[in-house]
Amino acid sequence: MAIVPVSLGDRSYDILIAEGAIDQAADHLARFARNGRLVTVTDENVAATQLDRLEAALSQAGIVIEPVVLPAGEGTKSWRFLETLLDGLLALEVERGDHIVALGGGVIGDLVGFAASILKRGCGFVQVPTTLLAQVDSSVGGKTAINTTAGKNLVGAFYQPSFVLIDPSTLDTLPQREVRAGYAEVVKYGLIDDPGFFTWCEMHGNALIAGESDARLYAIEKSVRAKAMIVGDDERETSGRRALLNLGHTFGHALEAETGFSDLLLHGEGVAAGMALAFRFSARQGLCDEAEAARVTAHLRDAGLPNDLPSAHVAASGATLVGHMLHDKKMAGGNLPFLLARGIGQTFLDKNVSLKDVETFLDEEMRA
Ligand SMILES: NC(=O)c1ccc[n+]([C@@H]2O[C@H](COP(=O)([O-])OP(=O)(O)OC[C@H]3O[C@@H](n4cnc5c(N)ncnc54)[C@H](O)[C@@H]3O)[C@@H](O)[C@H]2O)c1
Ligand SMILES: O=C(O)C(=O)C[C@@H](O)[C@H](O)[C@H](O)COP(=O)(O)O
Ligand SMILES: [Zn+2]
Repeated sequence: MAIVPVSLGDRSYDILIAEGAIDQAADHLARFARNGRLVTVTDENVAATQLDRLEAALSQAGIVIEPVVLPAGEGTKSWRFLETLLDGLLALEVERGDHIVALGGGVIGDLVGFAASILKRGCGFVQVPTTLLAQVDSSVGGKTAINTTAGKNLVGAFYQPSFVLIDPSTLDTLPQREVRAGYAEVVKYGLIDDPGFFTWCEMHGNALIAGESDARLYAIEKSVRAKAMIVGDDERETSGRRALLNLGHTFGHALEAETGFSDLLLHGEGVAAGMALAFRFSARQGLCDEAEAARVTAHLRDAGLPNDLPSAHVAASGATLVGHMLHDKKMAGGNLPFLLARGIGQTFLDKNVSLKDVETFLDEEMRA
């Protein structure tokens, strides 16, 4: 078992990582129950595969779950389901001092976190992530949001959970495509500032994706520790340090927007293609060796992830994709900084990128 602290003064919390932890949930979550109940928000797929486990574990402590079950998929991170959720929580008479449990992937975590931030001006919430992506990334750090027609995560709040319970065994029911998508955010930590971890990914990534438990546990803990450290340094993305976690996301979010936030391209898949594009663009700008960019592309391809526009199911002009990017939350004074790289493990925030160069590069990628 590992406990990773996120150090944020009075908003500090622990992340517990242990195989089978969900079956011991009473030990970890009883303190968040009121009058023997825990309101738990999940989606239809997670309700079918993991909710029973949590219910059985909590019943050992006499705690009953009040479930709120939403449709699965990115479309649930929307105004419509935010309203549905808030109405459901109000009907259940959730109080400001209560904690809501978010049981699911990043969609449920982001939505529940945002709902918690505004319900009665802020109630508590706990993350019980059940996708690889949520266990290595979205359950940590308090970025909460919904999508709007203008783009990805455009309405939200920084709002930290009170506790995160990670049980890697919940991934046993996760479809392979979702595991691969989550793996993209694992690789991201190596590409940001840990070349040794990228090499580990090259050697053990396929074992992790296949569900090999040592590899899975190692990658989850390594990722969580990396993210907790960055969030502790720069909770609200003001110093530039947290922006490193956005590697591949400016390109990736544009690809997600172009594919309509649909099942055609999952978030992690968009990030994979986005990271490959960011490295190739860095090489094109003379910042990074072509060989480094090729190594990143090859690893993502070997892991079965999109790594260019066609494999991300995108056929659009550079101008169209740059148009999506103009909604990026990193925009400052009309300028869009990009996460670029001098090599593997050498990501940096470049504030001097010409959008015309990005457009030309994407047009060339489209023709390649
Ligand atoms: N807040 C952050 O810091 C942050 C970080 C990364 C990504 N995100 C967001 O997270 C979202 C993507 O999250 P995701 O990839 O977890 O997607 P998701 O929440 O849609 O889950 C993926 C799919 O897996 C199913 N599922 C979840 N757990 C399961 C399980 N154990 N067994 C069987 N099925 C299961 C879900 O029902 C869904 O169909 C995106 O909206 C992205 O923007 C947020
Ligand atoms: O936690 C962060 O910070 C991240 O950037 C993690 C990303 O993986 C995640 O997708 C995040 O939601 C993107 O942030 P956004 O500010 O671009 O919406
Ligand atoms: Zn992401």
